[in-house]
Amino acid sequence: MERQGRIVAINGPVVRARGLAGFAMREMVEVGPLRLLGEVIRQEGDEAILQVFEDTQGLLPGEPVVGLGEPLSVTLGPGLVGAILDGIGRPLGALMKKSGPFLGRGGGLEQLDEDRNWEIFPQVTKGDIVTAGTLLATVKETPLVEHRLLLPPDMEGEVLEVLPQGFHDGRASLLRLRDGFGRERVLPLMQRWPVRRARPVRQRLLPEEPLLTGQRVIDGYFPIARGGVAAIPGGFGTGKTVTQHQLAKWSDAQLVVYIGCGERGNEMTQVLEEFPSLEDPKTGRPLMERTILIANTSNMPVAAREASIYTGLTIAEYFRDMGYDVALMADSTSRWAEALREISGRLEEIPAEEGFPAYLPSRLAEFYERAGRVTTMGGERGSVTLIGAVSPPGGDFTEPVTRHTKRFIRCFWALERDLASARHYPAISWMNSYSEYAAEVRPWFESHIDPRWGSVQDEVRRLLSEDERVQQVIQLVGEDVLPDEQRLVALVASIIKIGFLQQGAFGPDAFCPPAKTFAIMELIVHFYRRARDLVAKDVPLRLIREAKEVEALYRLREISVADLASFEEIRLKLESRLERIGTERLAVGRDRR
Ligand SMILES: Nc1ncnc2c1ncn2[C@@H]1O[C@H](COP(=O)(O)OP(=O)(O)OP(=O)(O)O)[C@@H](O)[C@H]1O
Repeated sequence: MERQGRIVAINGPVVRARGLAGFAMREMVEVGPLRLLGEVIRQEGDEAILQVFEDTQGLLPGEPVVGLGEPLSVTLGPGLVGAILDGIGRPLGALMKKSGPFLGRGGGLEQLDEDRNWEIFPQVTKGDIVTAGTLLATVKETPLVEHRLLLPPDMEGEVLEVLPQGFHDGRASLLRLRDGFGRERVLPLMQRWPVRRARPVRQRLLPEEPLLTGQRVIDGYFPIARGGVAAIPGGFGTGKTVTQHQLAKWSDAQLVVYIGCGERGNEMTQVLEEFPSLEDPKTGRPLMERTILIANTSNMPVAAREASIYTGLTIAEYFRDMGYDVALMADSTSRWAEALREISGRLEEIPAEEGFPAYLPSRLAEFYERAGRVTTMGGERGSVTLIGAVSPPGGDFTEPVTRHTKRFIRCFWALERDLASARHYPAISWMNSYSEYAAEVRPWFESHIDPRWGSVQDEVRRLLSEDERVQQVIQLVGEDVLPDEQRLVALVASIIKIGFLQQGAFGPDAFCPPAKTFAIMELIVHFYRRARDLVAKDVPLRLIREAKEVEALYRLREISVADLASFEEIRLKLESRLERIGTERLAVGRDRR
């Protein structure tokens, strides 16, 4: 029998209904004659409060509310990769086909195109014993992604029948099995999973491997681990979106889930236009063949925005379980927190800081906790790396969302207004950012890129922090009164900032492999050490600074990736120039004596 209640009151996305005593907390419902989707978020006896994921305009008291018998869930299966979904996992393409460019409302929950045929390659046969995570079949979903159909976490048993090799549509049943209690169970090709429940894993692993991003300031200075958690906070227009796009394009994750969460429509349009035209740098294929976009712009309903984060996470975990490294970008978590605030306000909850609900920190924690590098139920290695943009109003990093986010992330790439204004991009502050993964991933870089990785990086860090002190003195008394050793620090720091940390997102320098990142760092540090020796022997810094070989250090990043050998050439020229400066100067010194 259909379980049905009636609407009593409507307040924006929040609806009060009666006759819902038998409904479960967080159960999905269809509201009104248009069958708008919603979920139960509070229960008070026979009455319940619902949040509706679609525009509630025109809804009337007395209209029906029907229970769907499951919590908010997303359909998982072939067809996800390359899709553009709304906040609750419905493909926008299909919605547009149904209602035109001005998306209509309602119509219940239709996720993934069930009419599409997929070529299925079964990996088990009749009589096999299968457990959670067992690989059942594969589908070549896109040229870049093999979709692995696994047994869900709550099933096990003996295979009675499996879909034969060949083309099948999304309504097919993949498998029939007999479980431990002798019951027959049927597994559909398309599975469903409640978005607010983390998918189980066998074991969590330490974050020892870096997620290479091709961005020097990240890989070389504030690295992130596979399965790590990072935040990109920054005021208006400081480059959060561009940085997220860079990571989506260039990081060496096999799959990217990009959640445009509450951003302006035109920014999302840019993503929707740009991503399908981008090429995957490794394969030359369209980047969309390994990307899933979730679009929930600022003019879409707030409840769907709140849900979009979980929809994205669940999809990311699903692909992680197949043994993939997945990177999830959320732009921006502040807009998500604002959705929480709006719904909480309509529920008349007692607000905490700046109107945000008291549970803001726990919701942020729940989100970031779902990241990690794991052994999956099927025994594979996979990871979900979470990178959330934060847009603090006025660029104030002490506001609640930034402050609480800092408690749960381990990598903080702070975008600074002054740097962005000076067109120093990416505007990631080298003083206010940090990465707690630097020590954990160092052994990886030392064994895969260069054994000197850590020591060179330490020297760069030391130089930049010493430069901070030198700059304070320069501001007070000017550069002229400083001893040459300190002016050398300022010179090398400026080479590091311009030649190493700056990296344009548009152009040939957009991607920098770690070998080049190291080569640049190392050559600058090498120069510093040689120049320091000369300065210690009273060679004036002026002579060193004016050398064109030193000027060339500012432009190391222009060297093409294919031409890394020319770093050696530059080193030799620099060496011989410094050698000459040294010997000439010492000779002058002797003559004077
Ligand atoms: N790495 C980069 N290379 C070149 N230009 C950049 C880079 N990062 C940012 N920019 C420039 O800064 C502008 C603003 O960046 P972006 O839109 O990412 O800011 P935002 O912080 O996301 O802004 P909003 O607060 O509006 O969402 C870009 O249009 C671009 O011109």
